[in-house]
Amino acid sequence: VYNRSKYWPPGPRGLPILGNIFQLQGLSWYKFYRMEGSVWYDLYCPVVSLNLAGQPMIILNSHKAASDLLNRRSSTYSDRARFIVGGEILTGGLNFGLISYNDRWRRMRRAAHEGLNVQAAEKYRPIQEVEAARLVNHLLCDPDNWDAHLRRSAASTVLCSVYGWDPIGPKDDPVVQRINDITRRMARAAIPGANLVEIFPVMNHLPMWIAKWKREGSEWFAKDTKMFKSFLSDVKEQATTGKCKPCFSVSLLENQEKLRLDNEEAAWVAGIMFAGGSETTSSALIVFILAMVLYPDVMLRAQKEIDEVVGRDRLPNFGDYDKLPYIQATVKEVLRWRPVAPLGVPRRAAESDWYEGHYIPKGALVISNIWAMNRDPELYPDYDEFRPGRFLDASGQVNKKFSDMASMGHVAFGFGRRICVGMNLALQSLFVDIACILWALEIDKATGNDGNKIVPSRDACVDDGVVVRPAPFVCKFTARANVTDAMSDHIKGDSVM
Ligand code: HEM
Repeated sequence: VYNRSKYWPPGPRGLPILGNIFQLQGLSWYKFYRMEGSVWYDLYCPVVSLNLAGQPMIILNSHKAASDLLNRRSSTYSDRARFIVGGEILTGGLNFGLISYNDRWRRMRRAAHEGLNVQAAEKYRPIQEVEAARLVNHLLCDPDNWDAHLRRSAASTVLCSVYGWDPIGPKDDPVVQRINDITRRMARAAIPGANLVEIFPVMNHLPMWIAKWKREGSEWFAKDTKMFKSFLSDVKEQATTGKCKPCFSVSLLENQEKLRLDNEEAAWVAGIMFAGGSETTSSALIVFILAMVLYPDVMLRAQKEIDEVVGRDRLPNFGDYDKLPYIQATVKEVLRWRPVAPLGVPRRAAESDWYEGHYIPKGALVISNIWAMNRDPELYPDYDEFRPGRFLDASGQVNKKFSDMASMGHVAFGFGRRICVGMNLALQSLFVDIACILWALEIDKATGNDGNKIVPSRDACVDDGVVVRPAPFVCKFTARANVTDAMSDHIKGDSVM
Protein backbone atom coordinates (compact mmCIF):
# COMPACT_ATOMS: atom_id res chain seq x y z
CA VAL A 1 0.00 0.00 0.00
CA TYR A 2 1.13 3.51 -0.86
CA ASN A 3 2.96 4.90 2.09
CA ARG A 4 3.87 8.54 1.82
CA SER A 5 7.58 8.66 2.32
CA LYS A 6 9.64 11.78 2.78
CA TYR A 7 11.20 11.11 -0.61
CA TRP A 8 7.97 11.25 -2.56
CA PRO A 9 6.65 14.46 -4.11
CA PRO A 10 4.57 16.42 -1.61
CA GLY A 11 0.79 16.21 -1.57
CA PRO A 12 -2.33 16.62 0.54
CA ARG A 13 -2.86 14.52 3.63
CA GLY A 14 -5.43 11.73 3.10
CA LEU A 15 -7.24 8.96 4.97
CA PRO A 16 -5.47 5.79 6.06
CA ILE A 17 -5.55 3.18 3.24
CA LEU A 18 -8.01 5.12 1.03
CA GLY A 19 -5.69 8.10 0.86
CA ASN A 20 -6.97 11.05 -1.20
CA ILE A 21 -9.64 9.11 -3.02
CA PHE A 22 -12.57 11.07 -1.56
CA GLN A 23 -10.83 14.36 -2.30
CA LEU A 24 -10.81 13.38 -5.96
CA GLN A 25 -14.27 11.84 -6.23
CA GLY A 26 -16.83 14.00 -7.94
CA LEU A 27 -14.26 16.65 -8.57
CA SER A 28 -13.86 17.91 -12.07
CA TRP A 29 -10.52 18.98 -13.52
CA TYR A 30 -11.26 22.56 -12.56
CA LYS A 31 -11.73 21.84 -8.86
CA PHE A 32 -8.86 19.44 -9.03
CA TYR A 33 -6.60 22.33 -9.93
CA ARG A 34 -8.19 24.56 -7.30
CA MET A 35 -8.50 21.92 -4.61
CA GLU A 36 -9.38 23.09 -1.11
CA GLY A 37 -10.27 26.51 -2.40
CA SER A 38 -6.75 27.26 -3.49
CA VAL A 39 -4.75 27.00 -6.64
CA TRP A 40 -2.74 23.81 -6.52
CA TYR A 41 0.13 25.30 -8.32
CA ASP A 42 0.55 27.94 -5.62
CA LEU A 43 -0.29 25.64 -2.75
CA TYR A 44 2.13 22.95 -3.64
CA CYS A 45 4.89 22.72 -6.19
CA PRO A 46 5.73 21.66 -9.73
CA VAL A 47 5.35 17.97 -8.87
CA VAL A 48 2.62 16.76 -6.50
CA SER A 49 1.66 13.26 -5.36
CA LEU A 50 -1.70 11.79 -4.35
CA ASN A 51 -2.75 8.39 -3.10
CA LEU A 52 -5.77 6.72 -4.70
CA ALA A 53 -6.28 3.83 -2.30
CA GLY A 54 -2.77 2.56 -2.83
CA GLN A 55 -2.34 3.76 -6.41
CA PRO A 56 0.15 6.65 -6.50
CA MET A 57 -0.73 9.54 -8.75
CA ILE A 58 1.80 12.21 -9.72
CA ILE A 59 0.65 15.58 -11.07
CA LEU A 60 3.11 17.57 -13.19
CA ASN A 61 2.26 21.25 -12.89
CA SER A 62 5.22 22.95 -14.54
CA HIS A 63 6.62 23.02 -18.06
CA LYS A 64 10.01 22.08 -16.74
CA ALA A 65 8.82 18.99 -14.89
CA ALA A 66 6.64 17.84 -17.81
CA SER A 67 9.43 18.45 -20.30
CA ASP A 68 12.12 16.83 -18.14
CA LEU A 69 10.05 13.70 -17.61
CA LEU A 70 7.67 13.28 -20.57
CA ASN A 71 10.02 14.59 -23.27
CA ARG A 72 13.51 13.81 -22.00
CA ARG A 73 12.84 10.56 -20.14
CA SER A 74 10.33 9.29 -22.66
CA SER A 75 11.32 5.63 -22.37
CA THR A 76 10.04 5.71 -18.77
CA TYR A 77 7.04 8.01 -19.22
CA SER A 78 5.46 7.05 -22.58
CA ASP A 79 3.33 4.29 -21.10
CA ARG A 80 -0.37 4.95 -20.53
CA ALA A 81 -2.20 4.37 -17.29
CA ARG A 82 -4.02 1.05 -17.36
CA PHE A 83 -7.64 1.66 -18.33
CA ILE A 84 -9.47 -1.59 -17.66
CA VAL A 85 -12.79 -0.34 -19.00
CA GLY A 86 -11.69 2.22 -21.64
CA GLY A 87 -8.56 0.48 -22.89
CA GLU A 88 -9.35 -3.20 -22.46
CA ILE A 89 -13.06 -4.01 -22.16
CA LEU A 90 -14.61 -1.36 -24.42
CA THR A 91 -11.85 -1.34 -27.02
CA GLY A 92 -10.15 -4.75 -26.69
CA GLY A 93 -6.66 -3.20 -26.39
CA LEU A 94 -7.08 -1.69 -29.88
CA ASN A 95 -7.43 2.00 -28.97
CA PHE A 96 -3.80 2.95 -29.37
CA GLY A 97 -4.43 6.22 -27.51
CA LEU A 98 -5.07 4.27 -24.34
CA ILE A 99 -2.82 1.22 -24.58
CA SER A 100 0.64 0.58 -23.13
CA TYR A 101 3.85 1.66 -24.79
CA ASN A 102 4.29 -1.65 -26.62
CA ASP A 103 4.81 -3.10 -30.09
CA ARG A 104 1.15 -2.77 -31.02
CA TRP A 105 1.16 0.91 -29.99
CA ARG A 106 4.28 1.53 -32.12
CA ARG A 107 2.75 -0.06 -35.22
CA MET A 108 -0.63 1.64 -34.84
CA ARG A 109 0.89 5.02 -33.94
CA ARG A 110 3.19 4.83 -36.97
CA ALA A 111 0.24 4.11 -39.23
CA ALA A 112 -1.60 7.13 -37.81
CA HIS A 113 1.51 9.30 -38.09
CA GLU A 114 1.99 8.39 -41.76
CA GLY A 115 -1.48 9.68 -42.53
CA LEU A 116 -1.42 12.75 -40.27
CA ASN A 117 2.09 14.23 -40.18
CA VAL A 118 2.63 17.82 -41.34
CA GLN A 119 3.03 16.92 -45.04
CA ALA A 120 0.33 14.24 -45.09
CA ALA A 121 -2.17 16.58 -43.40
CA GLU A 122 -1.94 18.98 -46.35
CA LYS A 123 -3.99 16.60 -48.49
CA TYR A 124 -7.01 17.19 -46.23
CA ARG A 125 -6.98 20.93 -46.84
CA PRO A 126 -9.52 20.89 -49.70
CA ILE A 127 -11.93 18.92 -47.47
CA GLN A 128 -11.38 21.42 -44.65
CA GLU A 129 -12.00 24.42 -46.92
CA VAL A 130 -15.30 22.95 -48.11
CA GLU A 131 -16.30 22.13 -44.54
CA ALA A 132 -15.44 25.65 -43.36
CA ALA A 133 -17.69 27.16 -46.05
CA ARG A 134 -20.52 24.79 -45.15
CA LEU A 135 -20.08 25.63 -41.48
CA VAL A 136 -20.36 29.34 -42.22
CA ASN A 137 -23.46 28.71 -44.34
CA HIS A 138 -25.10 26.76 -41.51
CA LEU A 139 -24.25 29.49 -39.00
CA LEU A 140 -25.77 32.09 -41.31
CA CYS A 141 -28.96 30.13 -42.01
CA ASP A 142 -29.61 28.70 -38.57
CA PRO A 143 -27.62 30.73 -36.01
CA ASP A 144 -29.58 29.54 -32.97
CA ASN A 145 -28.17 26.03 -33.30
CA TRP A 146 -24.62 27.26 -33.69
CA ASP A 147 -23.00 24.74 -31.38
CA ALA A 148 -24.67 21.82 -33.18
CA HIS A 149 -23.22 23.17 -36.45
CA LEU A 150 -19.73 23.35 -34.97
CA ARG A 151 -20.01 19.75 -33.83
CA ARG A 152 -21.37 18.53 -37.14
CA SER A 153 -18.60 20.31 -38.95
CA ALA A 154 -15.81 18.90 -36.77
CA ALA A 155 -17.28 15.39 -37.01
CA SER A 156 -17.69 15.64 -40.77
CA THR A 157 -14.15 16.94 -41.29
CA VAL A 158 -12.63 14.01 -39.41
CA LEU A 159 -14.85 11.39 -41.07
CA CYS A 160 -14.30 12.79 -44.59
CA SER A 161 -10.53 12.98 -44.01
CA VAL A 162 -10.42 9.47 -42.58
CA TYR A 163 -12.86 7.60 -44.87
CA GLY A 164 -13.16 9.89 -47.91
CA TRP A 165 -16.92 10.23 -47.34
CA ASP A 166 -18.96 13.10 -48.72
CA PRO A 167 -19.63 15.85 -46.15
CA ILE A 168 -21.95 14.65 -43.41
CA GLY A 169 -25.24 16.53 -43.25
CA PRO A 170 -27.56 16.77 -40.28
CA LYS A 171 -29.65 14.00 -41.81
CA ASP A 172 -26.73 11.57 -41.55
CA ASP A 173 -26.82 12.08 -37.83
CA PRO A 174 -27.40 8.42 -36.86
CA VAL A 175 -23.86 7.46 -37.95
CA VAL A 176 -22.30 10.46 -36.24
CA GLN A 177 -24.49 9.83 -33.21
CA ARG A 178 -23.26 6.26 -32.98
CA ILE A 179 -19.62 7.19 -33.26
CA ASN A 180 -20.18 10.03 -30.80
CA ASP A 181 -21.55 7.53 -28.30
CA ILE A 182 -18.40 5.42 -28.65
CA THR A 183 -16.27 8.49 -28.03
CA ARG A 184 -18.26 9.49 -24.98
CA ARG A 185 -18.04 6.01 -23.45
CA MET A 186 -14.27 5.94 -23.95
CA ALA A 187 -13.71 9.48 -22.69
CA ARG A 188 -15.66 8.81 -19.50
CA ALA A 189 -13.76 5.59 -18.94
CA ALA A 190 -10.42 7.38 -19.29
CA ILE A 191 -10.77 9.50 -16.16
CA PRO A 192 -8.70 8.03 -13.32
CA GLY A 193 -11.08 6.60 -10.77
CA ALA A 194 -14.15 6.76 -13.06
CA ASN A 195 -14.86 3.05 -12.56
CA LEU A 196 -14.29 1.24 -9.28
CA VAL A 197 -12.60 -1.59 -11.13
CA GLU A 198 -9.76 0.78 -12.06
CA ILE A 199 -9.07 1.36 -8.38
CA PHE A 200 -9.71 -2.24 -7.33
CA PRO A 201 -8.55 -4.25 -10.40
CA VAL A 202 -9.39 -7.48 -8.62
CA MET A 203 -13.03 -6.71 -9.51
CA ASN A 204 -12.11 -7.47 -13.12
CA HIS A 205 -12.19 -11.17 -12.19
CA LEU A 206 -15.90 -11.00 -11.36
CA PRO A 207 -18.01 -13.10 -13.75
CA MET A 208 -19.88 -11.33 -16.56
CA TRP A 209 -23.31 -11.93 -15.00
CA ILE A 210 -22.35 -9.93 -11.91
CA ALA A 211 -20.14 -7.32 -13.59
CA LYS A 212 -22.51 -5.25 -15.70
CA TRP A 213 -19.75 -2.92 -16.92
CA LYS A 214 -17.86 -5.94 -18.27
CA ARG A 215 -20.87 -7.48 -20.01
CA GLU A 216 -22.00 -4.26 -21.63
CA GLY A 217 -18.45 -3.22 -22.50
CA SER A 218 -17.76 -6.50 -24.33
CA GLU A 219 -20.98 -6.15 -26.30
CA TRP A 220 -20.03 -2.62 -27.31
CA PHE A 221 -16.57 -3.75 -28.35
CA ALA A 222 -17.99 -6.42 -30.67
CA LYS A 223 -20.46 -3.97 -32.26
CA ASP A 224 -17.93 -1.16 -32.64
CA THR A 225 -15.31 -3.45 -34.20
CA LYS A 226 -17.88 -4.67 -36.71
CA MET A 227 -18.76 -1.09 -37.65
CA PHE A 228 -15.13 0.09 -37.99
CA LYS A 229 -14.29 -2.99 -40.09
CA SER A 230 -17.21 -2.34 -42.40
CA PHE A 231 -16.15 1.33 -42.89
CA LEU A 232 -12.65 0.20 -43.86
CA SER A 233 -13.79 -2.60 -46.14
CA ASP A 234 -16.06 -0.11 -47.97
CA VAL A 235 -12.99 2.06 -48.60
CA LYS A 236 -11.10 -1.01 -49.83
CA GLU A 237 -13.87 -1.91 -52.23
CA GLN A 238 -14.16 1.65 -53.55
CA ALA A 239 -10.40 1.96 -53.85
CA THR A 240 -10.25 -1.13 -56.08
CA THR A 241 -12.85 0.42 -58.41
CA GLY A 242 -11.08 3.81 -58.25
CA LYS A 243 -14.15 5.44 -56.67
CA CYS A 244 -12.62 6.41 -53.35
CA LYS A 245 -11.31 9.93 -52.72
CA PRO A 246 -7.78 10.26 -51.32
CA CYS A 247 -8.09 9.85 -47.58
CA PHE A 248 -6.38 8.53 -44.46
CA SER A 249 -7.84 5.02 -44.91
CA VAL A 250 -6.59 4.63 -48.49
CA SER A 251 -3.00 5.23 -47.39
CA LEU A 252 -3.59 3.07 -44.31
CA LEU A 253 -4.68 0.16 -46.52
CA GLU A 254 -1.73 0.70 -48.87
CA ASN A 255 0.67 0.54 -45.91
CA GLN A 256 -1.14 -2.13 -43.90
CA GLU A 257 1.23 -4.95 -44.79
CA LYS A 258 4.38 -2.85 -44.38
CA LEU A 259 3.15 -1.71 -40.96
CA ARG A 260 2.22 -5.30 -39.96
CA LEU A 261 -1.32 -4.39 -38.99
CA ASP A 262 -4.00 -7.09 -38.94
CA ASN A 263 -7.51 -6.19 -40.11
CA GLU A 264 -8.81 -5.37 -36.64
CA GLU A 265 -5.84 -3.15 -35.84
CA ALA A 266 -6.20 -1.28 -39.14
CA ALA A 267 -9.95 -0.81 -38.59
CA TRP A 268 -9.34 0.61 -35.11
CA VAL A 269 -6.50 2.93 -36.20
CA ALA A 270 -9.00 4.62 -38.51
CA GLY A 271 -11.99 4.28 -36.17
CA ILE A 272 -10.24 5.87 -33.24
CA MET A 273 -9.47 9.06 -35.17
CA PHE A 274 -13.03 10.20 -34.70
CA ALA A 275 -12.83 9.68 -30.95
CA GLY A 276 -9.60 11.70 -30.79
CA GLY A 277 -10.52 14.40 -33.24
CA SER A 278 -14.17 15.28 -33.24
CA GLU A 279 -15.11 16.41 -29.74
CA THR A 280 -11.71 18.03 -29.17
CA THR A 281 -11.87 20.18 -32.32
CA SER A 282 -15.52 21.20 -31.85
CA SER A 283 -14.85 22.09 -28.20
CA ALA A 284 -11.92 24.31 -29.25
CA LEU A 285 -14.24 26.06 -31.74
CA ILE A 286 -16.77 26.65 -28.95
CA VAL A 287 -13.94 28.20 -26.88
CA PHE A 288 -13.21 30.46 -29.86
CA ILE A 289 -16.85 31.64 -30.06
CA LEU A 290 -16.85 32.31 -26.30
CA ALA A 291 -13.65 34.35 -26.64
CA MET A 292 -15.12 36.42 -29.48
CA VAL A 293 -18.24 37.20 -27.43
CA LEU A 294 -16.14 38.23 -24.43
CA TYR A 295 -13.37 40.05 -26.33
CA PRO A 296 -14.93 42.10 -29.19
CA ASP A 297 -11.71 44.09 -29.62
CA VAL A 298 -9.87 40.85 -30.54
CA MET A 299 -12.59 40.03 -33.07
CA LEU A 300 -12.32 43.45 -34.69
CA ARG A 301 -8.54 43.24 -34.99
CA ALA A 302 -8.75 39.74 -36.51
CA GLN A 303 -11.42 40.87 -38.98
CA LYS A 304 -9.32 43.87 -39.98
CA GLU A 305 -6.41 41.55 -40.81
CA ILE A 306 -8.65 39.24 -42.83
CA ASP A 307 -10.29 42.10 -44.74
CA GLU A 308 -6.90 43.60 -45.64
CA VAL A 309 -5.44 40.29 -46.83
CA VAL A 310 -8.46 38.46 -48.27
CA GLY A 311 -10.86 41.26 -49.20
CA ARG A 312 -14.62 40.80 -49.35
CA ASP A 313 -14.95 38.85 -52.62
CA ARG A 314 -13.87 35.39 -51.48
CA LEU A 315 -13.53 33.23 -48.39
CA PRO A 316 -10.11 32.87 -46.71
CA ASN A 317 -8.20 29.69 -47.58
CA PHE A 318 -4.90 27.98 -46.75
CA GLY A 319 -3.08 30.11 -49.34
CA ASP A 320 -3.60 33.06 -46.95
CA TYR A 321 -1.99 31.32 -43.97
CA ASP A 322 1.35 33.13 -43.94
CA LYS A 323 -0.31 36.51 -44.35
CA LEU A 324 -2.64 36.03 -41.39
CA PRO A 325 -0.37 36.00 -38.31
CA TYR A 326 -3.08 37.38 -36.02
CA ILE A 327 -5.37 34.47 -36.97
CA GLN A 328 -2.50 32.02 -36.36
CA ALA A 329 -2.02 33.67 -32.95
CA THR A 330 -5.77 33.43 -32.26
CA VAL A 331 -5.64 29.66 -32.84
CA LYS A 332 -2.76 29.43 -30.34
CA GLU A 333 -4.60 31.54 -27.80
CA VAL A 334 -7.77 29.41 -28.08
CA LEU A 335 -5.71 26.32 -27.26
CA ARG A 336 -3.79 28.06 -24.47
CA TRP A 337 -6.61 29.98 -22.77
CA ARG A 338 -9.05 27.08 -22.36
CA PRO A 339 -7.20 23.86 -23.30
CA VAL A 340 -9.91 21.34 -24.14
CA ALA A 341 -8.00 18.43 -22.59
CA PRO A 342 -6.84 20.28 -19.45
CA LEU A 343 -5.33 17.24 -17.78
CA GLY A 344 -4.20 15.48 -20.97
CA VAL A 345 -4.46 11.68 -21.11
CA PRO A 346 -2.91 9.94 -18.07
CA ARG A 347 0.51 8.29 -18.40
CA ARG A 348 2.14 5.63 -16.21
CA ALA A 349 5.71 5.43 -14.96
CA ALA A 350 7.10 2.24 -16.52
CA GLU A 351 10.05 2.24 -14.09
CA SER A 352 10.78 3.76 -10.70
CA ASP A 353 12.50 7.09 -11.06
CA TRP A 354 14.00 9.98 -9.09
CA TYR A 355 13.28 13.57 -9.99
CA GLU A 356 14.75 16.57 -8.19
CA GLY A 357 15.11 14.69 -4.95
CA HIS A 358 11.69 13.00 -5.15
CA TYR A 359 10.94 9.35 -5.73
CA ILE A 360 8.37 8.38 -8.40
CA PRO A 361 7.34 4.76 -7.93
CA LYS A 362 7.00 2.36 -10.85
CA GLY A 363 3.33 2.10 -11.90
CA ALA A 364 2.45 5.63 -10.68
CA LEU A 365 -0.20 7.44 -12.75
CA VAL A 366 1.34 10.57 -14.21
CA ILE A 367 -0.96 13.46 -15.05
CA SER A 368 0.22 16.48 -17.04
CA ASN A 369 -1.63 19.52 -15.74
CA ILE A 370 -1.87 21.28 -19.11
CA TRP A 371 -4.31 23.78 -17.61
CA ALA A 372 -1.76 24.94 -15.03
CA MET A 373 1.09 25.07 -17.56
CA ASN A 374 -0.93 27.13 -20.05
CA ARG A 375 -1.54 29.60 -17.21
CA ASP A 376 2.05 29.85 -16.02
CA PRO A 377 2.21 33.47 -14.79
CA GLU A 378 5.87 33.77 -15.75
CA LEU A 379 5.18 33.01 -19.39
CA TYR A 380 1.70 34.52 -19.63
CA PRO A 381 1.48 37.35 -17.07
CA ASP A 382 -2.22 38.07 -17.72
CA TYR A 383 -2.96 34.40 -18.21
CA ASP A 384 -6.73 34.54 -17.78
CA GLU A 385 -7.15 37.14 -20.52
CA PHE A 386 -7.70 36.12 -24.14
CA ARG A 387 -4.94 38.06 -25.87
CA PRO A 388 -3.60 36.58 -29.15
CA GLY A 389 -1.14 39.50 -29.36
CA ARG A 390 1.02 37.74 -26.75
CA PHE A 391 2.18 35.41 -29.56
CA LEU A 392 3.26 38.24 -31.89
CA ASP A 393 6.48 40.24 -31.98
CA ALA A 394 6.79 43.99 -32.53
CA SER A 395 6.52 43.58 -36.31
CA GLY A 396 3.26 41.65 -35.95
CA GLN A 397 4.74 38.25 -36.86
CA VAL A 398 4.36 35.10 -34.76
CA ASN A 399 7.26 35.36 -32.30
CA LYS A 400 9.89 32.77 -31.51
CA LYS A 401 9.69 33.51 -27.78
CA PHE A 402 7.70 30.35 -27.17
CA SER A 403 9.68 28.16 -29.53
CA ASP A 404 9.93 25.20 -27.14
CA MET A 405 6.62 23.50 -26.27
CA ALA A 406 6.66 21.75 -29.67
CA SER A 407 7.05 25.21 -31.26
CA MET A 408 3.48 26.10 -30.40
CA GLY A 409 3.64 28.36 -27.38
CA HIS A 410 1.24 26.15 -25.41
CA VAL A 411 1.03 22.50 -24.45
CA ALA A 412 -2.59 21.76 -25.38
CA PHE A 413 -1.53 18.73 -27.45
CA GLY A 414 0.57 17.07 -24.76
CA PHE A 415 4.16 15.86 -24.80
CA GLY A 416 6.86 13.59 -26.16
CA ARG A 417 6.18 10.37 -28.00
CA ARG A 418 2.48 10.37 -27.13
CA ILE A 419 1.83 13.95 -28.16
CA CYS A 420 -1.47 14.25 -30.02
CA VAL A 421 -1.03 12.45 -33.34
CA GLY A 422 -3.86 14.46 -34.94
CA MET A 423 -2.57 17.92 -34.06
CA ASN A 424 -1.76 18.93 -37.65
CA LEU A 425 -5.26 18.08 -38.78
CA ALA A 426 -6.70 19.95 -35.78
CA LEU A 427 -4.55 23.04 -36.33
CA GLN A 428 -5.56 23.20 -39.99
CA SER A 429 -9.26 22.87 -39.13
CA LEU A 430 -9.06 25.55 -36.47
CA PHE A 431 -7.21 27.95 -38.76
CA VAL A 432 -9.57 27.72 -41.72
CA ASP A 433 -12.77 27.54 -39.63
CA ILE A 434 -11.79 30.53 -37.50
CA ALA A 435 -10.69 32.59 -40.53
CA CYS A 436 -13.92 31.81 -42.43
CA ILE A 437 -16.20 32.46 -39.45
CA LEU A 438 -14.55 35.82 -38.79
CA TRP A 439 -14.66 36.73 -42.48
CA ALA A 440 -18.40 36.00 -42.69
CA LEU A 441 -19.90 36.81 -39.30
CA GLU A 442 -20.06 39.29 -36.46
CA ILE A 443 -20.28 37.44 -33.17
CA ASP A 444 -21.90 39.39 -30.37
CA LYS A 445 -23.64 39.03 -27.01
CA ALA A 446 -27.31 38.07 -27.32
CA THR A 447 -29.95 40.40 -25.87
CA GLY A 448 -32.17 39.05 -23.09
CA ASN A 449 -35.93 39.64 -22.66
CA ASP A 450 -35.12 42.51 -20.31
CA GLY A 451 -33.20 44.26 -23.11
CA ASN A 452 -29.82 43.71 -21.44
CA LYS A 453 -26.88 41.98 -23.10
CA ILE A 454 -26.31 38.44 -21.87
CA VAL A 455 -22.71 37.93 -20.80
CA PRO A 456 -21.75 34.24 -20.90
CA SER A 457 -19.72 32.79 -18.05
CA ARG A 458 -16.01 32.66 -18.81
CA ASP A 459 -15.47 29.74 -16.42
CA ALA A 460 -18.57 27.48 -16.49
CA CYS A 461 -17.78 24.26 -18.29
CA VAL A 462 -19.02 20.80 -19.23
CA ASP A 463 -16.66 17.98 -18.35
CA ASP A 464 -17.17 14.90 -20.53
CA GLY A 465 -14.17 12.99 -19.27
CA VAL A 466 -10.93 13.85 -20.99
CA VAL A 467 -12.50 16.71 -22.95
CA VAL A 468 -13.84 19.86 -21.29
CA ARG A 469 -15.75 22.57 -23.14
CA PRO A 470 -17.52 25.81 -22.15
CA ALA A 471 -21.03 25.37 -20.71
CA PRO A 472 -23.80 26.11 -23.27
CA PHE A 473 -24.35 29.83 -23.82
CA VAL A 474 -26.30 32.06 -26.17
CA CYS A 475 -24.81 34.59 -28.58
CA LYS A 476 -25.75 36.48 -31.71
CA PHE A 477 -24.40 35.93 -35.23
CA THR A 478 -24.89 38.55 -37.95
CA ALA A 479 -23.75 38.30 -41.58
CA ARG A 480 -21.00 40.72 -42.62
CA ALA A 481 -21.07 42.56 -45.97
CA ASN A 482 -21.12 40.69 -49.30
CA VAL A 483 -21.08 37.27 -47.67
CA THR A 484 -23.82 35.49 -49.59
CA ASP A 485 -22.50 36.40 -53.05
CA ALA A 486 -18.94 35.45 -52.26
CA MET A 487 -20.01 32.11 -50.82
CA SER A 488 -22.42 30.93 -53.46
CA ASP A 489 -19.83 28.75 -55.29
CA HIS A 490 -18.79 26.95 -52.13
CA ILE A 491 -22.16 25.91 -50.83
CA LYS A 492 -23.99 24.62 -53.90
CA GLY A 493 -26.28 21.77 -52.86
CA ASP A 494 -25.66 22.36 -49.16
CA SER A 495 -28.66 22.43 -46.87
CA VAL A 496 -28.97 23.03 -43.16
CA MET A 497 -31.99 20.80 -42.64
C1 HEM B 1 -8.06 20.78 -30.59
C2 HEM B 1 -7.85 19.56 -30.91
C3 HEM B 1 -7.10 18.52 -30.10
C4 HEM B 1 -6.52 18.59 -28.86
C5 HEM B 1 -6.46 19.79 -27.93
C6 HEM B 1 -5.94 17.28 -28.58
C7 HEM B 1 -5.24 16.97 -27.42
C8 HEM B 1 -4.65 15.75 -27.16
C9 HEM B 1 -3.88 15.42 -25.97
C10 HEM B 1 -3.61 16.37 -24.81
C11 HEM B 1 -3.46 14.14 -26.08
C12 HEM B 1 -2.63 13.36 -25.06
C13 HEM B 1 -1.16 13.61 -25.31
C14 HEM B 1 -0.21 13.11 -24.24
O1 HEM B 1 -0.37 12.01 -23.69
O2 HEM B 1 0.75 13.84 -23.94
C15 HEM B 1 -3.95 13.64 -27.35
C16 HEM B 1 -3.74 12.37 -27.82
C17 HEM B 1 -4.29 11.88 -28.99
N1 HEM B 1 -5.00 12.59 -29.93
FE1 HEM B 1 -5.50 14.55 -29.84
N2 HEM B 1 -6.18 16.46 -29.65
C18 HEM B 1 -6.87 17.17 -30.60
C19 HEM B 1 -7.26 16.72 -31.85
C20 HEM B 1 -7.04 15.45 -32.34
C21 HEM B 1 -7.37 15.00 -33.67
C22 HEM B 1 -7.97 15.87 -34.78
C23 HEM B 1 -7.08 13.66 -33.72
C24 HEM B 1 -7.22 12.67 -34.86
C25 HEM B 1 -7.55 12.94 -36.09
C26 HEM B 1 -6.52 13.28 -32.44
C27 HEM B 1 -6.08 12.02 -32.10
C28 HEM B 1 -5.38 11.72 -30.94
C29 HEM B 1 -4.88 10.38 -30.63
C30 HEM B 1 -5.11 9.11 -31.46
C31 HEM B 1 -4.19 10.49 -29.41
C32 HEM B 1 -3.45 9.37 -28.65
C33 HEM B 1 -1.99 9.37 -29.04
C34 HEM B 1 -1.18 8.27 -28.36
O3 HEM B 1 -1.50 7.87 -27.24
O4 HEM B 1 -0.18 7.82 -28.98
N3 HEM B 1 -6.51 14.40 -31.63
N4 HEM B 1 -4.66 14.64 -27.99
